[in-house]
Amino acid sequence: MIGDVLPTTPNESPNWHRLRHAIRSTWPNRHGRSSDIATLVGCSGGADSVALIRLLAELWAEESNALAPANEAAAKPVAPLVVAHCNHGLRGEESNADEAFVRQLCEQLQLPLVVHHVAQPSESATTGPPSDERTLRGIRRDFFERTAKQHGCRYVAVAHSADDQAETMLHHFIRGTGPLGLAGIAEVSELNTDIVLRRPLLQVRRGTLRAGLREIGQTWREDASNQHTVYTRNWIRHDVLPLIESRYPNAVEAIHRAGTLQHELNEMMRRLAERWLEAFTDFSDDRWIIRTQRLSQSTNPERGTVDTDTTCDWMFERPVIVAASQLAWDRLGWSRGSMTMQHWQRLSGLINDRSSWHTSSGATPADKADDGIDHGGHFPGGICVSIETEQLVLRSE
Ligand SMILES: Nc1ncnc2c1ncn2[C@@H]1O[C@H](COP(=O)(O)OP(=O)(O)OP(=O)(O)O)[C@@H](O)[C@H]1O
Repeated sequence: MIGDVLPTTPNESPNWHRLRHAIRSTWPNRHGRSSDIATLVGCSGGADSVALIRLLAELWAEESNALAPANEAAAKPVAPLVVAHCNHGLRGEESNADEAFVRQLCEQLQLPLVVHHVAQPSESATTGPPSDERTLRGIRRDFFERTAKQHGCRYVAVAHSADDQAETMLHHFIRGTGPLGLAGIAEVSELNTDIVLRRPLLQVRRGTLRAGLREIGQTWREDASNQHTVYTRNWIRHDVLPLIESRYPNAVEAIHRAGTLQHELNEMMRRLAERWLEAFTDFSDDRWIIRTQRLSQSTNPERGTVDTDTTCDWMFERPVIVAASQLAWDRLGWSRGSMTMQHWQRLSGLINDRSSWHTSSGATPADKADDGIDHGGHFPGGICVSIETEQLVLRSE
């Protein structure tokens, strides 16, 4: 049973009511019910995730109340709504106070809470606890995945907002990124094959979340380190975006729209890349084999172009080959971390190099990058390319 939440009217709390509407329209609704899929919600104690657990708790409470009186025997009870808090222990007492805050909120809402204390290094350790954002996110992700599995949760919900989306996309943009990075954060993605990660507040502005919380008298925790503009992400949040918005007031929405369109293009590219893999390649143990004979059969030797009777010329376009290579890397569990766009493009050039398709077995492809150096078919992460009879073979060294 979920704790009572104070009812308010739209006049008293217009922002909160807008948020309730937003969550109802984005959260999946099957046969008129949203609360029948067990869900884990990540809550740091910050405004966005406090708003998310309050909103989901209200949704669950409403549906639970609506079901109870009519036909108790037939009514299917609401599924568990579980809160997860990760105490990274990076800010000493502040971190413990965040945990205590989330604990108290969960008690008030009568929601079960699972807390993970990240192991701190021993006194003799020479390095401190991991503190870079990427590592912390990885720790939370593993914790969410584990806990969702333990509690039979099919969904994990986190509270990224439209502002997070715009900040992330701008960050990717200025740091350098490919099509995936330009799409920003996905509203729905897979945490693993059984668990779906949802971000139901991705269309909502951070200001609206805070205004809504103030209207219902709900407090939250402020992380003081979010104010330090020495970190690029905070600098974008506090200096860059406000400056952009002073001239383009709808910039956040516009960036969001661009991300959605890019996401659609990426989906299309993924489907083409899968077809490419299926048509021309095989996987064997830890090797990726590109059947150059099949590639060559798909071209018309007289014209030196793709034979559109048997295939389509999109199959030889660089973005398709790059996307297919990235999928192949994922399938083989090879790290994409050090592969830059230049590396992917160089690989695509090697695959598309018709002169190598008929070279005798055992050769190493001539592989000149923009730097003019022959890299001998070597790629970061110890991946190398060799030519064998009518095939290019990539393997981990
Ligand atoms: N320590 C944590 N424990 C549990 N969930 C977390 C934690 N940190 C972040 N999350 C989840 O991941 C989402 C995005 O992380 P981010 O670092 O942007 O959050 P945040 O800055 O702490 O903001 P907020 O809690 O206000 O959403 C959060 O909204 C929350 O749902």
